[in-house]
Amino acid sequence: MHLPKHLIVSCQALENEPLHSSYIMSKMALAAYQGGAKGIRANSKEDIIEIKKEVDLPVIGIVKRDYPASEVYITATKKEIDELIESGCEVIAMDATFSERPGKSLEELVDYVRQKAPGVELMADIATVEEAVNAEKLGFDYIGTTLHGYTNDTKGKKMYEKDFAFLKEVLQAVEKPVIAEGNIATPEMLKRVFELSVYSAVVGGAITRPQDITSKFANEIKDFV
Ligand SMILES: CC(=O)N[C@H](C=O)[C@@H](O)[C@H](O)[C@H](O)COP(=O)(O)O
Repeated sequence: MHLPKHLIVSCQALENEPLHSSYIMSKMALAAYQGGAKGIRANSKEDIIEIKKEVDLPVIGIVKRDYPASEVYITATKKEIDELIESGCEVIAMDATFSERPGKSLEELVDYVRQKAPGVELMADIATVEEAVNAEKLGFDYIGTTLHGYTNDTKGKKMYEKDFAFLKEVLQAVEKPVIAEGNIATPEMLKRVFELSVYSAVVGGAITRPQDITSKFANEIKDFV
């Protein structure tokens, strides 16, 4: 298995974000490494290549790209998979929800990776328990809760609600390693998901999106100023 049982830090800044830059993401990955992260999640071939020059950690790669008329934007088609194979990432994550896809089916995409890059592992970004079970059947290596709260079916939900009730359901429903991802905002929340026996966890914005971190501080004092 490429990913250790540990903290994985997501280092992502899209075009509309202040830190959008492969160089900055590579330094963000270095900071995560120095802080104790044992894996990185990153978006785009360019960012992954830069990150791999800076840190020797396994990378979960994604390519976020919008397709009109499809809700799917995380590694949606073969084109994004090809870019990720070229990037040298150890794990490819893709949307594994039941949302309508812009190109090949999920099953076909899994087969495509298995044929073209047998050494690369696959992570399923799911939003519901049914999608987790389906992803396990399709042969994904890891099941991630990444998209819970971000699909039409689950909009507004948070993985941590009711002491991580959704995460607990996923853990009961599948045998493959579960990666908790999405809205882990504090070290205490990270500890809690490990108490619940996740295999690993991805923390993103709470570590690598300074604009979001700043707004949390600013919100706390809005009644005083
Ligand atoms: C829904 C979606 O597009 N999630 C993306 C997936 O790669 C990233 O924008 C998140 O930062 C990542 O999942 C980590 O989550 P958080 O930043 O909440 O710790």
